[in-house]
Amino acid sequence: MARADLIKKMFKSYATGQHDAFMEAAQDVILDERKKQHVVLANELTRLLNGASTTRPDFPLASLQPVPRDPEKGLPLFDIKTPQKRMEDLFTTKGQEQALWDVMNEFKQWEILEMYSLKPAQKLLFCGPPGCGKTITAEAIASELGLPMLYVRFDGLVSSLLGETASNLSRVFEYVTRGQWVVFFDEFDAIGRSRDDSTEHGELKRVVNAFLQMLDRFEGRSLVIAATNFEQALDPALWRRFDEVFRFEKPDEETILRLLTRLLKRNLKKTNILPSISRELVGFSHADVERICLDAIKRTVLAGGMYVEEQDLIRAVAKQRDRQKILNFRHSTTSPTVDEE
Ligand SMILES: Nc1ncnc2c1ncn2[C@@H]1O[C@H](COP(=O)(O)OP(=O)(O)OP(=O)(O)O)[C@@H](O)[C@H]1O
Repeated sequence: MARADLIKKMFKSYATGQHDAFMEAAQDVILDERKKQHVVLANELTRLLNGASTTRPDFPLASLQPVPRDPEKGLPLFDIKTPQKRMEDLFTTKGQEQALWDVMNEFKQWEILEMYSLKPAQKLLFCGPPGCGKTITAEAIASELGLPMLYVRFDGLVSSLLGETASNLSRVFEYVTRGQWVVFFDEFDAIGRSRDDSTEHGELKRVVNAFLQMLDRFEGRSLVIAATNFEQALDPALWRRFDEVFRFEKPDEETILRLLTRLLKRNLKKTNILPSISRELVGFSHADVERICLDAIKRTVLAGGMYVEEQDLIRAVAKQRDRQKILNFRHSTTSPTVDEE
């Protein structure tokens, strides 16, 4: 087939959401490049296509619309991401995993529920300490549902201009209703902070009210997830708006051991130090444990070694402890304020 025809076929299948036809046309383009001896380009296209096919994208037409920006700062109000993580990448409890699959199954069987005048859980609240998987769980849900992730940026959303934050929120919701997404509001407490908060000023009240109304009126076919590290600061009226609340806890000793084993599986010399290190790391987040492993692996690589030695791991744990002390000190001397967040 001539090149122009191939490109037209690709565009047509993309625009009409025909995933198989799109893949076939894309593979024909790659074959065409190979025939022309454009090996580097053909390999690069194959790599991109394989990356795309594992996440089963839905090709929502709304992604062709430009991302709205904050009129004052010019920053985009959100990022659109192709999710990479899967449920199998998560370390979570059996109960939590089942509850997450229940939500996804409801979502996938929307039409059946609708026949009985029921609706799937569509608004989720994720709470818990930082680094315990709120963001990657949202990402895993998006890839299991085959949906792109719309990651709402608070630096873009919160405006210093009166009334503009609420307008930005409405721009986000307007965009969301034009497609199907997993919409992730990170650091949600930045706008969901209690209206009774003594540090609060009038503008924040307006923003919370606007958000409540938008959540109530939300009609789209997307899954909305809001995440917060400060659930105690959330306005009580907001809690009721969510269909399900998930709490993300720091990993227990057994989970830490499984995390360490997975993260170091190819790099660790045979050792029986992991159970005692796991015991020592109770109280650390998943992200902390990951940082310790990466730190130990980096030291090993830079020292020209093949395997992480016990002392590399012990040193990385000590370094993380020091880091934690600095963070704890910072937290004890600063209390979060609206302006700061
Ligand atoms: N439950 C988990 N299972 C596997 N890896 C995890 C888990 N939680 C965190 N991690 C690792 O830590 C990193 C940070 O996690 P994540 O961004 O999901 O945390 P978070 O709870 O959203 O934190 P924050 O509140 O700071 O945004 C992830 O990229 C992942 O590598």
